[in-house]
Amino acid sequence: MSSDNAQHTPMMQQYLRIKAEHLNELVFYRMGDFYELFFDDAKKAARLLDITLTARGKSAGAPIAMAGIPYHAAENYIARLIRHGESVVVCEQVGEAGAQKGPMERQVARVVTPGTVSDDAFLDERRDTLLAALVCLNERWGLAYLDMSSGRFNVQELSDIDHVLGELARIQAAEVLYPEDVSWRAQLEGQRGLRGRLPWHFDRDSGHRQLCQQFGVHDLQGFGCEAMPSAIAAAGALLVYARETQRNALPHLRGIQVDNAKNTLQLDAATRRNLEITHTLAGDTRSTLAGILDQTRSAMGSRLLRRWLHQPIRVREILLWRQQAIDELIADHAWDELSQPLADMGDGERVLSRVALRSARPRDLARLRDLLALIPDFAQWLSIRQSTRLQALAGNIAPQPALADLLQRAVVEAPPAVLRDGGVIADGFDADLDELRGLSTNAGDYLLALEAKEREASGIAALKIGYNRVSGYYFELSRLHAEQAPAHFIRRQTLKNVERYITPELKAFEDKALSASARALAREKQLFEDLLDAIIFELTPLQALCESLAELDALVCLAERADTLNWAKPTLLDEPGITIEAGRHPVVERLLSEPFTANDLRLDNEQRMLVVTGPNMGGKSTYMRQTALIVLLAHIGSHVPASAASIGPVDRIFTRIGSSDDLASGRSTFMVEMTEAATILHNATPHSLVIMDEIGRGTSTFDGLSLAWAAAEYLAMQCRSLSLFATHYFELTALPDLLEGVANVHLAAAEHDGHVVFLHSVKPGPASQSYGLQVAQLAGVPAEVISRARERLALLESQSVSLRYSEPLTALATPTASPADTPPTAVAADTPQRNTSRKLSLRNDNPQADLFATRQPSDVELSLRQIDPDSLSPREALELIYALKKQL
Ligand SMILES: Nc1ncnc2c1ncn2[C@@H]1O[C@H](COP(=O)(O)OP(=O)(O)OP(=O)(O)O)[C@@H](O)[C@H]1O
Repeated sequence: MSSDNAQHTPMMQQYLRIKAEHLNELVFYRMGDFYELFFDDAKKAARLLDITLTARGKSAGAPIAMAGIPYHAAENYIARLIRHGESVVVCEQVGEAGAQKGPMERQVARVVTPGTVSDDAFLDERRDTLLAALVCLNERWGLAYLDMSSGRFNVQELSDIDHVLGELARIQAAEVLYPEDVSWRAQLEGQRGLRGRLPWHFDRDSGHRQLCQQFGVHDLQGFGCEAMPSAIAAAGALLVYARETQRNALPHLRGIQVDNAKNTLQLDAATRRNLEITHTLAGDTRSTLAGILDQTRSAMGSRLLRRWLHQPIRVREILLWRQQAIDELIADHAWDELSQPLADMGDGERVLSRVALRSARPRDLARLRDLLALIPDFAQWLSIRQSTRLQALAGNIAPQPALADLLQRAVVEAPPAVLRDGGVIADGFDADLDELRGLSTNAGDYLLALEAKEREASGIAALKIGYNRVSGYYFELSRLHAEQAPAHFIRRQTLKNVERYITPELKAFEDKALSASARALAREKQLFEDLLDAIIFELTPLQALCESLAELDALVCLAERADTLNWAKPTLLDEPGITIEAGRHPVVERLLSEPFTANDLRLDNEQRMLVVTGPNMGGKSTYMRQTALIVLLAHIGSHVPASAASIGPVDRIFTRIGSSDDLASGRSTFMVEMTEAATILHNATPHSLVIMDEIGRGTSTFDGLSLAWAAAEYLAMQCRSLSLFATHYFELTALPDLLEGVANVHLAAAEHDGHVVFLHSVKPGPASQSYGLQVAQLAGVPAEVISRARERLALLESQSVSLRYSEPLTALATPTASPADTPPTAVAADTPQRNTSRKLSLRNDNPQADLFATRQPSDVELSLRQIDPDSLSPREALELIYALKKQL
């Protein structure tokens, strides 16, 4: 398109002026009954919406690409574009046609963006839709995020990009604003809804001003973020954008909350994915923790529960309050009584935000009315509760008699979807409205009387009154009777068989009736606005009411789940450690048709790391993930799938599970695996729960084995984290003999008629066999391939045994143990025949393998160990060096 405006038609010039202000949005430009999109917008919309792209006319010598959308179907198309992450600017005609020279005046009526929508049609009912802003000032990251449909506004400062990415993965914002000139943009690759903004939008001082103005305060001290420049800069940029898109006051944004990482159990992005909290790795939502747990009855309860799951907390007091509330709700199935009222209460939170943004529809008011009508029953029920948290909720779930009564009287039982045609305000609410309505509805009686009067006077029985939109009211006579028309009848229209007339009396009535209905509509709109004002006046207590109802719903849901699924209340300990009796995987358990085998687990300072071995498909991943999920559930205050559990403080859960290529960022499987491992090794603390599944698998055997070994050693001895380390490298089962605090467990399996049978039970000690070929057979690998593999295996085993070794693996890896006194615990109890030769053959193929066999200290090392350097004279030291050198 040409940039020289003068070459374009006046209408195109107007369009281009508006478009220049909205380069990143799709401009819907109203022309009669259509919204038109032009140029690149048209091409993009045609592609995304599968609508026809046309080229009509020319502007500045070039054809104009164009795509049109009928105005009455626009909402549907806008919703689809928003789901694609696009933003839409709706531009309406505001002038009268022909009122001025040149094109009709047009103005931007609204801006719809994925992160700021509040209309139900664009929102996912059970998910928060968030707008985020990110900035980095002086090496501190500031992250702000806002839920426009509830007014929740949060900020935090973070020290590194890994944390930032973890938080972005948690909040899953629909749009993320960032200063467009930054070099770190590339690190956000893969994040949806990225939107570059002018750098000065992220100025700390103007951000501070904007925030203070919004909340009506002098400084941000009261919110605890006065001394957080990066957070303020991000929040300020976010607020400017929110105002720009809403084109309205945002009265429901009343404050900002600081997220404190110390209070929450940290989950990095990979862990959130791996634990399949709300989405499986394949993208499904049903077979997830949330899928099993979420039996909330309201959408706002569901959204809160998901927030809890993604942000588990470490504050003991809050967890204990929730536990106590759940206990009370479980007693006598109290949760059951609340199920129905909770289901009936609707999504008050979102209704309130639309009221605040003045975009509420008639049915929103009816929903709020119905919600308020339920409150007295909730309040009564809560008034006799004992637990601290339920009592606190009772404080907010208080009836609002005045507002409830107002809405009850004002709004008809089932209002229409839109206010446009009226019929929203109930009869009897407003005397003026009743009178105006009376004039138009009483029209029927009046007209019947007038018709009867004229019939009688003229003596024409067939005389009748009719109405149409073009001519208004008229008397109608057939052609036959036209000649007898009374003198005061004025002819208005002649049709084929009839003549139509008006009379001064009919005309006067028409003027009054028609203007009455227009005035009634205007009055109704005014009353609707007044109702919005009345609700906005009570916004703060109403928001608190809805928040508390959502929490009640979430707690009732956790109580129901605990009761129905037979979960146990975890004991929260002060000492680090995790003990689980008969733990189950909440999701796998529900999906299986056969019974799930429950397993125990103990991790504490004496037994910090479990090396988990066992055949493929044996249940290693399930066992490890269930441990993480149980810890996570305990940190939202929930009961857990186990017969008992005691859980000490946990600061982070780390997982390194499975292997997936991160094609979006161009990193290979191995690279992803190592990046995740690096994050863990750098950050894990003695309070962290670490789950490592088959680390090192993505590279050559020796490299992989070495890395796995070193990582396990580092985790156990340096990080001293509570760790589960699953591996197919049997060499690692020697670790417990070398390092304190490490133990072996394995998933039991047995062989039956040449087939492997998985027992799924966790036993002490290492696994005995990998059953790799049997599992491959189960998976349907052709018999020919399996039998050839058997031959190769036999060959490898015989070669390695006869040519190289005759002693068992444990002897090699355990410096103090001779082949004869290999500890019996190292051999699986259920399968005493330890098949180690295949692994042994690896050892001598390559010098790297000696890595694991040279743990025995040399004579030189032993001598050095006995020396006290401080007690040696320089001469003695020199002699010692000569002596040591001789020993080499
Ligand atoms: N405790 C259990 N009780 C019953 N079935 C189980 C149990 N644990 C796992 N399973 C079943 O075994 C299947 C495989 O489990 P899992 O993926 O945990 O094995 P794995 O040892 O990690 O396998 P691989 O080494 O191949 O990754 C699960 O999908 C489930 O069907």
